[in-house]
Amino acid sequence: MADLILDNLSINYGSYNAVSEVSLTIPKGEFLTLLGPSGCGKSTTLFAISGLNHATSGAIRMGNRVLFDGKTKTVVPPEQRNIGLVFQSYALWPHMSVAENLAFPLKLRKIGRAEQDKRIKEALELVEMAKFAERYPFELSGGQQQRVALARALVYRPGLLLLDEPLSNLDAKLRERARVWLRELQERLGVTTVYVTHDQAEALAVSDRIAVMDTGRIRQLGTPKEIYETPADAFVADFIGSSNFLTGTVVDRAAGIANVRLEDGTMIKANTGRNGADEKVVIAVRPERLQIVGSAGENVVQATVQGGSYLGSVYQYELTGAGSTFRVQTAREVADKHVFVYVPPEASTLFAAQSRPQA
Ligand SMILES: Nc1ncnc2c1ncn2[C@@H]1O[C@H](COP(=O)(O)OP(=O)(O)OP(=O)(O)O)[C@@H](O)[C@H]1O
Repeated sequence: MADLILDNLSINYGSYNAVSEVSLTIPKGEFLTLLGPSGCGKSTTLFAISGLNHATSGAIRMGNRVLFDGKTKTVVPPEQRNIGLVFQSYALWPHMSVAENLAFPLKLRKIGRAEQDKRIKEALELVEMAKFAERYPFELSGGQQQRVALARALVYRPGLLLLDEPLSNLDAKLRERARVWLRELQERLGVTTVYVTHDQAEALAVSDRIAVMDTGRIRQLGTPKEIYETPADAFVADFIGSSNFLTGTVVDRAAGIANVRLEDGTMIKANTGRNGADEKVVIAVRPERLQIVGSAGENVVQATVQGGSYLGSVYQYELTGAGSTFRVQTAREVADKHVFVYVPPEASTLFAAQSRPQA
């Protein structure tokens, strides 16, 4: 059953379209991530779901309830939406203890004292913070404050959880641990969750599905694997993980394989793509899929090593060749200046040259 539906949602600030015609159907219990670069409209979408800002047109439905409908001018106020929201800054009230922070939303909902105590205890146990009930926020670490903020969002048992970059104030190690913990908790509770981040590694690690956004629109919606392995366009290919783009022109194509002439005349076979003959294209290929080989051959580009670095688990080299600049990741150190690089057709995807992201 669909738990949350965004139907053709648009949100304008004056004449500026921050979000344009976004449609999403999120089933019960799903962990869906809105992922995209800064300013693409992720938070604006999330805030419209929570009711903290107003959509301009379209509709938002949760289960059978209409939360917003531009046509009928229905707008349910935030406090009646039964949604838990956690921001990047934990926004705990500094003058209240942990328990008082959690009691606040319960008092607002006129829940009796005994029930309040029971729910506060439960919520703090969920986030493993029961010992800290009497502490004040300044007496907690960033990670602990983030857990309390989450407990405060869960304490009134919301039907939907909205998380806006909740881990971004944590250091890298803690952040990795926190996202595993957060996902486990979400699965245990089965609460439908919309998560906002600009961190693609985080999105790949925690999500059931990812909606990749750019300039207010969804570019692609899919599982982490689909988005990583079959990006819908060059923007997604570049934003998720990293991609090289070799520029060329389609010579011919048949049965899903295109022959592409690169700028130095090298012919490369590449996978799929709707582009026809004479069209300018880019071949997107991930740095870890390119292979340094011993000699020239089919689908091999000649390149010159411009620089390299050791990344801990692999070496990464910047190369120029066939009219493009690209990166190769390899387990072995490369000593030669002039190298041959195999471009596996199955790991190469063709996109229209104009869809290539701007540097
Ligand atoms: N109150 C506002 N008035 C005018 N423009 C706004 C307002 N809030 C956001 N915007 C603009 O709307 C666009 C989308 O903003 P939004 O905060 O949704 O982006 P985001 O994808 O969440 O980015 P970030 O990751 O940086 O938070 C941006 O260009 C932003 O400048």
